[in-house]
Amino acid sequence: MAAPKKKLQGLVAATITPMTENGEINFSVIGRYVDYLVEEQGVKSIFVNGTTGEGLSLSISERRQVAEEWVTKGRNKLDQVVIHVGALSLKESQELARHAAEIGADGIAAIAPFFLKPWNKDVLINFLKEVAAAAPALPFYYYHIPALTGVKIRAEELLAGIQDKIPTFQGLKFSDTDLLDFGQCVDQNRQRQFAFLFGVDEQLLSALVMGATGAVGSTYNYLGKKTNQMLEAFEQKDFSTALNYQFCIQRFINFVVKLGFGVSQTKAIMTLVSGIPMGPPRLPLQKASREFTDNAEAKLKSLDFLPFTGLKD
Ligand SMILES: CC(=O)N[C@@H]([C@@H](O)[C@H](O)[C@H](O)CO)[C@@H](O)CC(=O)C(=O)O
Repeated sequence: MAAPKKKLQGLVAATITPMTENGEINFSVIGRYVDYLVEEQGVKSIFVNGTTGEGLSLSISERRQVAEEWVTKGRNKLDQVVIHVGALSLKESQELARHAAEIGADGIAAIAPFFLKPWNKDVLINFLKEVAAAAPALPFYYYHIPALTGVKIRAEELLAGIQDKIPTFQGLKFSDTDLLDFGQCVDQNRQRQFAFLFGVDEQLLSALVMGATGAVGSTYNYLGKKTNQMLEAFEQKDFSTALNYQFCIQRFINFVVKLGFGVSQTKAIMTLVSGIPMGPPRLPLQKASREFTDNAEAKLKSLDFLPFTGLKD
């Protein structure tokens, strides 16, 4: 079994893939991005080429280059770099998994294939097993995101006896609001050896109560510091302070969700807050509107989430 260097815990930023206005990947800002996460947001682990990173919209060659750049720039600065290697083609997933191992990533994750879909948990496990086996020395995480993959197999079902089939299985990235399913995953893991990383940032506090060991999300790119304060309050059993932080974070997410929120808007917000240009998303996504960015900026300021004014200029 692959021994994790260290259990993946705390906040993990689902990284954005920065792009130029021409739609090419902007590798030149990744070093700055790493420093920003560590120094300004207190976030030291990352999840690369996932949903926020538009991993499925990149070519295999681009995914390899992006992974390599994050590993290189994160060396001696980041705790863990997990690479999402999920793809529709098993061969491509395996190639990405092997590559992640070669470049020294700390773990790999995969979503369920979502065009020709696995129809039950055994079929899904067979697929994931082959992906994981391509990087036998790396911890493997299943990325459960049923709303986007359309694969509704409950995570709790999948987990039963999974390490017998996938010896490198190390945990779950759970991007769904079904806390019954999530709770039952934690409950059946009596030896507490797995990482349970929650992926719905606006509901993280509920998942912590349910036993989440960490969280992977898009908002930790720019609300990492605030969310870390919530984690600290939770850790100290100061639940009312933790709840205040969660409500504050929810006020922002609720506001942007009503305006229309996704990867494009995440890129715009991160550009605004960090001052690092994230560029437009790749088609079929469309760049966030100016109106969205102005409204988001006003909200961030009103919530005191934007300490430095004038960054945008
Ligand atoms: C559907 C989606 O993009 N969910 C985000 C959340 O962080 C989400 O942006 C946040 O909870 C706001 O709704 C993450 O779960 C995705 C993620 O971790 C990834 O980029 O791989």
